[in-house]
Amino acid sequence: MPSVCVCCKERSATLVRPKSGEAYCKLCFFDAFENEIHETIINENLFKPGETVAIAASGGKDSTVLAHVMKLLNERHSYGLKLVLLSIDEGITGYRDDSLETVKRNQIQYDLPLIILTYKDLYGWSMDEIVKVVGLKNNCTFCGVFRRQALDRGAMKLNVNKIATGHNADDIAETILMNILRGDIARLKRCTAIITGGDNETEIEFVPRCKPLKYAYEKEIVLYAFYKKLDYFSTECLYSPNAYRGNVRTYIKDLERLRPSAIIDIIHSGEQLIIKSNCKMPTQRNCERCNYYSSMAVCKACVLIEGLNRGLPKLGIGKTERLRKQLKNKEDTEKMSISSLDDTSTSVCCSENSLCHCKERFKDLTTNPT
Ligand SMILES: Nc1ncnc2c1ncn2[C@@H]1O[C@H](COP(=O)(O)OP(=O)(O)OP(=O)(O)O)[C@@H](O)[C@H]1O
Repeated sequence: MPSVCVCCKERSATLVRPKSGEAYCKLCFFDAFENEIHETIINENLFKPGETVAIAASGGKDSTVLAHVMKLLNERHSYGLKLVLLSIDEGITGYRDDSLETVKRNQIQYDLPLIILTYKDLYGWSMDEIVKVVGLKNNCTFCGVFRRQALDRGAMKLNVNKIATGHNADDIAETILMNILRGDIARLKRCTAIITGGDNETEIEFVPRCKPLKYAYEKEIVLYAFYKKLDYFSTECLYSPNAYRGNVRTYIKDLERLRPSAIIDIIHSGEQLIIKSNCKMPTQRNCERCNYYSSMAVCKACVLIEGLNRGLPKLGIGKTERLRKQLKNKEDTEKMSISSLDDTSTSVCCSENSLCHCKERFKDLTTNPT
């Protein structure tokens, strides 16, 4: 490494930027990293003055860096934003309970309000309980679907205009490749967007979400957190070792070793993809049970909860046709009559089970606060 920073040409270089391979001193790296996020925010028009923004805070490195940088840039550039922290407690003992302790410290360090919602309160099930019945395979489906809705729910409770998440360039490159590998055209179309959600018939979240770290490399986020001595939690989720994403992540890391620009190249390619106009896309409507956005009569979260409450934990994982058959068999054995999942007429809600909160969950979602 050259002994002098390529940027200020005065101070000693302390690190090599993974993005450019150039030697920087700490201070110039901080400036460059923060300025790039500021440019993303301005160029992509992520926020408007006066907006309240919920930073989705998990206590991990990405959202901790996001909270730190958002607070700093909001003051430095007078964005005029009101920032709050929003955390979801999935109920994973030995993981989320510890990471939420970090968020609670961050709340004090950054002097920001914090709200924590739990899966147990929202859905009647914690991830610890879900994994007991579902096992380690497939449990990420529950967690991902529930978190998407939980963040929306929290954002509405806080009456915020936008949610900012800590998704970084590596996360987005992984998602693009995963959607290609799964042939999921609908998700492929929207996964490169820096702002998603809001009042649009193709969107699947009520409150708009944005990703200010979209172009920040994970390695640079780690360097920034390390040299800034930020307080973050760095353990991997105990329940995700079997997740498909892990394989894609390893593949991209291998690619990156051969070609350092692989991550940004995948993002740029994803951004340029144009989906054929005759390609069939799901249209969004409101779940007839909880009122959340859904491409079917009943949203995925309600189907998953119904499966859990009915002792059919695999319901909602896999193809719709298989689910209908599973449910039908279960109905026959229970001699109960319930409507099929796609039936928009009457349906028996899983709220008959005392644990289910589905009727309650989104009854307040009829008006969008944004
Ligand atoms: N339990 C949670 N509560 C609030 N926000 C969350 C939670 N889990 C994830 N998020 C949000 O979604 C983003 C991406 O989540 P992901 O699970 O990919 O974690 P990650 O890449 O390890 O990020 P982090 O380092 O912030 O944990 C996070 O940066 C955060 O903004």
